Formats: sequence, structure tokens, C-alpha cells
Amino acid sequence: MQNYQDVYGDKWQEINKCFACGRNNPIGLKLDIKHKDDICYTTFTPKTEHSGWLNVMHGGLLSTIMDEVMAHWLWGRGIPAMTVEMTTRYLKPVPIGEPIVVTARLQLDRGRMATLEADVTLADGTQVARAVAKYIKTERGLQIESGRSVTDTEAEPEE
Ligand SMILES: CCCCCCCCCCCC(=O)SCCNC(=O)CCNC(=O)[C@H](O)C(C)(C)COP(=O)(O)OP(=O)(O)OC[C@H]1O[C@@H](n2cnc3c(N)ncnc32)[C@H](O)[C@@H]1OP(=O)(O)O
Repeated sequence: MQNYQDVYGDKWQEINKCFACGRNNPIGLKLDIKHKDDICYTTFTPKTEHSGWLNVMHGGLLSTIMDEVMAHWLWGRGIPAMTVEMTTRYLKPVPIGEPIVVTARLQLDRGRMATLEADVTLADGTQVARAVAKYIKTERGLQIESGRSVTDTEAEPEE
């Protein structure tokens, strides 16, 4: 199965505008997501501009990072997939300025659907959030072209 890296090769990071992992998105988080054994993980230190409540990291942003790491678990194993459902549990506030580790692993892989779980811990190991999400496998993910959603098996890369 082909994914974007197979198609775009070295140009991938130039083209990838993902808010979470794109190196070429000026307002993105530029996450560096790593794979190890049966997990996928990243680290992130929230800054003031990532706040929700005073001195607390925004919960939606935390969910974004968990979603991204879970999605990479699949994509990194050659399984392009899109998020269709996600449930997040916020256990403790994440303080601005404190590094977090976000880890994802596979829960269930059945047919077109994969269920993944993620958790977020502080440097001292305290678990501050967790999530479970469902992903539908797609040929190479989806692209929105001209305001229309298409499977990109129909669309060729421009360069
Ligand atoms: C290294 C490179 C890095 C690259 C890394 C890239 C990272 C990715 C980015 C992070 C992830 C994202 O943000 S993804 C962006 C947010 N997500 C999206 O935009 C997805 C929007 N959704 C869709 O476009 C659509 O739902 C699709 C295309 C995914 C699926 O549509 P479809 O093909 O028509 O499929 P559909 O019939 O609806 O569903 C197929 C089957 O799944 C079931 N199903 C559907 N949803 C659910 C659900 N939530 N829970 C249970 N079951 C479900 C249906 O009942 C059906 O069962 P049955 O009838 O077959 O039994």
C-alpha cells in the first residue's frame, strides 16, 4: 500500500502542511513523532500561546496531539487512515512550560477499522490525559480538492 511519502519522496516535508507534524507549516506544532517497538510517541512542551485556561494547556490541542500520534502509529506502518471518532478523558491539567510525553498504541485492528489508544504523561510519570479513537483505513488518506472531498487515488500529485 502506498502512502504520501512513497508518492512524494523527499518532497514530502516540503508539501506536508499538517498543523501537527508538518515541518513547513509556520503556525504548526512541528511534532517529531517516533516509532519504537509497538508504540509511537512524541514529546511537547506547551508554551503560553498553547493555553486554554490560565497557565493550563488547551484541551483541544492536547487531543490534536493524541490524534496525530495515533494516526502516525498507522501511517508509519504503511496504513493510511482517517480519524472517524475520538473520546478524550482529561485527568489533570497540563501546566504550561512542563514537557509531556504522548504515547499511542494499537488496541484493535479489525477489517477497515482500527482502534488506537493514547496517553499523556508529565515528566514524573503522572498520567494527565488519555484517549481512544477509531480510524478508517483509506487507500492513501483523503485530499480535499476544489472544496470537494475525494479519495486521492483519483488525483495525482501536482509535482
Ligand atoms: C508518514 C506520513 C505521516 C502522515 C500522517 C498523517 C496524519 C493524519 C492526520 C490525523 C488524522 C486526521 O486529522 S484525519 C481528519 C479528520 N477526519 C476526517 O476528515 C474523516 C472524515 N470522514 C470521512 O471522510 C469518511 O467517514 C471516510 C472516508 C473516512 C469513510 O467514509 P466511507 O468510506 O463512506 O465509509 P463509511 O461507509 O462511512 O464507513 C465504513 C464502515 O465503517 C463504519 N463506521 C464509520 N464510522 C464509524 C465509527 N465512528 N464507529 C464505528 N463504525 C464506524 C460504518 O458503519 C461502515 O461500516 P459497514 O457499513 O461497512 O459495516
